[in-house]
Amino acid sequence: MTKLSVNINKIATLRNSRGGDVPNVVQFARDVQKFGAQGVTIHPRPDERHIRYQDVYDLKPEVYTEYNIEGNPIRQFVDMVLDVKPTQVTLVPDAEDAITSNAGWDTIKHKDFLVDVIKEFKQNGIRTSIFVDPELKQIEGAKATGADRIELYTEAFAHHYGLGNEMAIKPYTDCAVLANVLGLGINAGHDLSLDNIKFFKQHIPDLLEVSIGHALISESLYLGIENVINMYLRQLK
Ligand SMILES: CC(=O)[C@@H](O)[C@H](O)COP(=O)(O)O
Ligand SMILES: NCC(=O)COP(=O)(O)O
Repeated sequence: MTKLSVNINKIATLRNSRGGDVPNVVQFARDVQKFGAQGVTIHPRPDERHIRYQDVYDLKPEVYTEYNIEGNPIRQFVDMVLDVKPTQVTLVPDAEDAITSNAGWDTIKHKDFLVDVIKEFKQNGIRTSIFVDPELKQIEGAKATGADRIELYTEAFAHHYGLGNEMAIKPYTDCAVLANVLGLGINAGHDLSLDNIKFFKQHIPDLLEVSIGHALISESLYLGIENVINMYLRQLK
């Protein structure tokens, strides 16, 4: 079975745009779990433009499914994750000014750093995952860091599959086969959506978890707008 972890960054973006507490991030996390999501993902960034460090603590007692915290393991992030102790930490090498995550780790070049930081998390009972591009050498490199899982960076698949190129799945399938041989668990995320998730799942053996945010929240708006308009119209009669 593949678990669905809902990334709630976008809910925090919306909240922050008005300065109040609507929508409420913690309530949203409670609701997605009530509706069946098997995990909650957040990706606090150093500028706190969406998820704030305080949200990470506020969510902890409310997430009874898998709590996945993603981010670049700068010291402030590492200390917070060690303090909160989520189910899983996903290490993402994003630059401070990146609009969103745009590359996986070079697991060979950064091996020593990753080995140290992963050891620290694992000693504290936190499952570790490394965000990687779908390249065989990066999967082998990920194994050498001691990580429990990889998260396949699916932006390229989503883009090319959206243009009609089904072969865009091939490097992901090849990496998944290798990861399974090496004993690495497989997660995936970035730009997955209702349009591509079924095809992706069918071609990735033993896909453990997908984290989905941007498309899922957008789809919720599209699919929910008719209901809400009608609720307003009823009240305005
Ligand atoms: C790691 C990843 O793939 C990203 O999707 C990320 O978690 C989303 O972050 P933003 O919401 O800041 O774009
Ligand atoms: N790890 C990927 C994630 O959490 C969500 O990415 P996206 O669906 O917002 O692109």
